[in-house]
Amino acid sequence: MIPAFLALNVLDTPILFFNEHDQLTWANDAAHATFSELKMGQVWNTMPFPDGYLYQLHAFSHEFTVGTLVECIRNEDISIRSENHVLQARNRELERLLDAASDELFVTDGDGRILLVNQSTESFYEMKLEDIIGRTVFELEEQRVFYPSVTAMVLRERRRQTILQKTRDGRNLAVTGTPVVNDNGDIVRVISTAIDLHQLAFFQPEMRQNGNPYDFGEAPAEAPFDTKIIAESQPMRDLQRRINRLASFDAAVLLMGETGVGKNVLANHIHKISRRSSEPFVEINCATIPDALFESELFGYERGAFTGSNRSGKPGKVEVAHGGTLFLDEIGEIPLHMQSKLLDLVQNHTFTRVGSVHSKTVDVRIIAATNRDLREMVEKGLFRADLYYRLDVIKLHVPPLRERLADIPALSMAILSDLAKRHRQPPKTLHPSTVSVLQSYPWPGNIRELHNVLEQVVVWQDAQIILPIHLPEHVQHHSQQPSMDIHHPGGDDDIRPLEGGLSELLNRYERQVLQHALARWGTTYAIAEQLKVSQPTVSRKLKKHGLI
Ligand SMILES: Nc1ncnc2c1ncn2[C@@H]1O[C@H](COP(=O)(O)OP(=O)(O)OP(=O)(O)O)[C@@H](O)[C@H]1O
Repeated sequence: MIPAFLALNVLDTPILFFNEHDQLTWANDAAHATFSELKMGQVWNTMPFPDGYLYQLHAFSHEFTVGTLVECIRNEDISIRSENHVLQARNRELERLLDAASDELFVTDGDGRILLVNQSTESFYEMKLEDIIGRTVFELEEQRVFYPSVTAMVLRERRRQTILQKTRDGRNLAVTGTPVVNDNGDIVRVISTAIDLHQLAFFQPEMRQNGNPYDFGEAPAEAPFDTKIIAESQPMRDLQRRINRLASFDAAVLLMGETGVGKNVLANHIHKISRRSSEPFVEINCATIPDALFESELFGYERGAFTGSNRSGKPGKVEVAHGGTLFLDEIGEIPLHMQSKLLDLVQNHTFTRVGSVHSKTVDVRIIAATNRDLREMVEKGLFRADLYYRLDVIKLHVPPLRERLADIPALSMAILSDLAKRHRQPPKTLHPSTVSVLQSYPWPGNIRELHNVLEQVVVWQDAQIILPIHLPEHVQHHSQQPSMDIHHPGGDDDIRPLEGGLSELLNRYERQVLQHALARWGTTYAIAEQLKVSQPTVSRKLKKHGLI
């Protein structure tokens, strides 16, 4: 018989071969074992095919051999086979979908060992898939295939993380890692996705339209991330949900929150997602307009309304905002005498230009913002109660940054990429330990302060990866991170080391130093840099002390 057929002997499934005259000419070992009385030459329709099988026929033609292969599948195997087929088809479909994605997808187990990656990963890290699967993220991080590892960070922090990551060939990736836990709460998988920021820059026009936070194009000075709100934390997600819901309504909105939390950015965002988005968004900062000019700034003036005024008159901000949104920032600072006029506008959508006797109607949506307690101002007689209740239809409290720690990595990442663009430098990356330091600082100035701190780092520090020591001192020192002030072994609080002599003392001291260094700087490369020894030395000593 032809040798190719012999391979069929390894199968458990009985296989019979009938030639072009329908005569049995070959059977595999499983067929001989299953059907005891097989007679070669027997014609197909005289064969006693037993019950309990499904006979599947395959036309066969190879060189001079033509005929039919009969596969005898036991009935009980059929359902398993069909389930397998379905599963295999699903797997293939899933693999095709994953490979079709241009973003990287990376799955590890709870020890950081890589289980699955999609095709894009090859080009992201310039490595063959087979060289990636089975390795740990710690090894790849150490070899600087990418740095830092988001998976390592997720395993350490036990929650979703977003960071800027650098690859060996200098790419900048925005990476998000998400933990998957089992019923006991153990992390069993970490799923990471990465986007190449350069590719995003390429798609910049579409991103602008669709509101992408990683926009690399020219951005307005004060609101770089104006179209998408970073909302990784629960309080911000809740706020975002409410904002999305109210966007389609025209009701007045009052944004309350500490200074620098992003009220301005949110007001802009509400406008952008509302039906008024193609109309003007006009902002008035009530704290910066002198009292005397308030009315004319807001409502405009008629021709010859006052000496030196424009002869043809001038429309105020309210008129300019017609059809769009009027944003009254720092509404708590509005002078009392203006509040009644504002009430007309909020209540009836009417206003009167300075020097005119005719009121005009305007179609604007009003968003107001303040960091003051308006209710208390009402009680003290500093703010009109009727205006307060008119503005207070939909009140949104914007949480301070210290209550939305989960936003800090993504915010920092977005701010760093924006700063890089402005200062024409490659974006810097935050080391995981720096993220922890940033998350333990109370941020009295909120996002504005975070922005300032990161800008100082970008301007003053050359390092590409921002370590805690690169942060301004007051931020570093406030942190709860372990410090490098090592307890002196053998001090008053430690009497045991004397038993082991000097070498034991030094050994313990070395372990303490390395333990703190690991907690603070996270990788052997960073520790080596800080402790001024080689990276292999750090690696060896960490192993010796059982720290890695
Ligand atoms: N979601 C965000 N993503 C990125 N940057 C943000 C975000 N929210 C605010 N910022 C930045 O933080 C800074 C302060 O934001 P914003 O001016 O909106 O705060 P605010 O609450 O209006 O402050 P104030 O009460 O002092 O006017 C700005 O530089 C802004 O670009």
